[in-house]
Amino acid sequence: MERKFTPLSMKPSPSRRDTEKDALEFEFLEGCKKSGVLDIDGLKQAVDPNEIHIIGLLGSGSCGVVESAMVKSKLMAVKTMYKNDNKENLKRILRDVRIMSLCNSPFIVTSYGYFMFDSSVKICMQIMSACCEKLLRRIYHSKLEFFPEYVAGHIVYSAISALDYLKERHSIIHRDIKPSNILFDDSGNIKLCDFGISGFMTNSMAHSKSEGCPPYMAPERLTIETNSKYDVRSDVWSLGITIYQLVTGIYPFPLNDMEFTTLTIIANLNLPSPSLKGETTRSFSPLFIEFLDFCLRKDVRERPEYKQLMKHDFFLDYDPSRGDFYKLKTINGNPSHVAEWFNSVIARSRCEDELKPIPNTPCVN
Ligand SMILES: Nc1ncnc2c1ncn2[C@@H]1O[C@H](COP(=O)(O)OP(=O)(O)OP(=O)(O)O)[C@@H](O)[C@H]1O
Repeated sequence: MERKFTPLSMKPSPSRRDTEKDALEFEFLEGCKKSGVLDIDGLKQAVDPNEIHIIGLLGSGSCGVVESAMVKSKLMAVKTMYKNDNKENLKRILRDVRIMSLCNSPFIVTSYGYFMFDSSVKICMQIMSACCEKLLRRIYHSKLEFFPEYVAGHIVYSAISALDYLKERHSIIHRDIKPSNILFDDSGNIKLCDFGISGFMTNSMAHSKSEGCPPYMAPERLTIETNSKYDVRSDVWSLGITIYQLVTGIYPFPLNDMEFTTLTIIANLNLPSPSLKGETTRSFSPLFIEFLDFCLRKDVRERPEYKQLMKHDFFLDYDPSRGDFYKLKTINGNPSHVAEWFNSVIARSRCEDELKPIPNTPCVN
């Protein structure tokens, strides 16, 4: 008896292929074509991996380690991420590489290029001096005063400028704003890093529910149904929580062993938002208090987008094109230059202190 012909597409496949994983593997192979070509100070050059001379550890995260290194006589930060069989791991690595390569903003860490190997990827980037998380720990353990308002103002200006750039130029939402992803350099520049869980938006909306650091996630991201959408205002909330923590030294929600309880308190719209209004230990300007209250509106429909925040007088006060506030203004007779503040904290606090945790603060790395 003749066997019935089955077209190829109808034949059962020996093992069902994961098309998304195939696409990621393809993207990885495509990315390999530009592996090892670094753009250092405007000069594109092929670099051998043996020319990466590691100096020391700068930090580590869930995805890998960041080390200082000398490459072709240039000091840089090299982030090594290890590849495994997990699809989410590969997605995260490729997103970080792709977004860092796309970005060109003074408020985002510059990428010089990357290396792709079978089991790891290295991103070479501009080296910064410390992240806000490390500064917080040093300040706490050395009993110094927490971030002054004018430093917070400069962070707000830099972070919102970076986030607005990502949205307007590339339709990207960061999704992981927290103290460890905001970096300082010795000159007082403040830049965002870590795009591993950033997302490309469709019609200014993002989907994926599971990604991000829960203690900094906006209420709408903690409550959404599978497949429902959110927008950049969720990053406005995360920035608000970060700034609150930097200036008070305290994460604003009770943290206990049960993360679930903390997240329920954040997500409950009937419970009040954190506010600097009730802060008794330090005084803040009414403009700053109002700005932070806007960022921390629990109901996303009442929370402003970047363009609205960029019109607020607190934001405008830190716009260098409108008078270079942070360089010129003095507070109590002292120049409020961010670099001076940053360098004085580093000089007055101990490096080992940045390794010790702070009580009641989310441990995010
Ligand atoms: N360009 C840089 N210069 C100096 N230090 C850096 C740089 N990039 C990252 N770091 C340090 O390394 C730490 C970890 O980096 P990063 O957040 O990119 O890693 P990750 O594995 O993606 O982390 P996470 O688990 O927070 O998502 C940062 O918090 C910071 O302290």
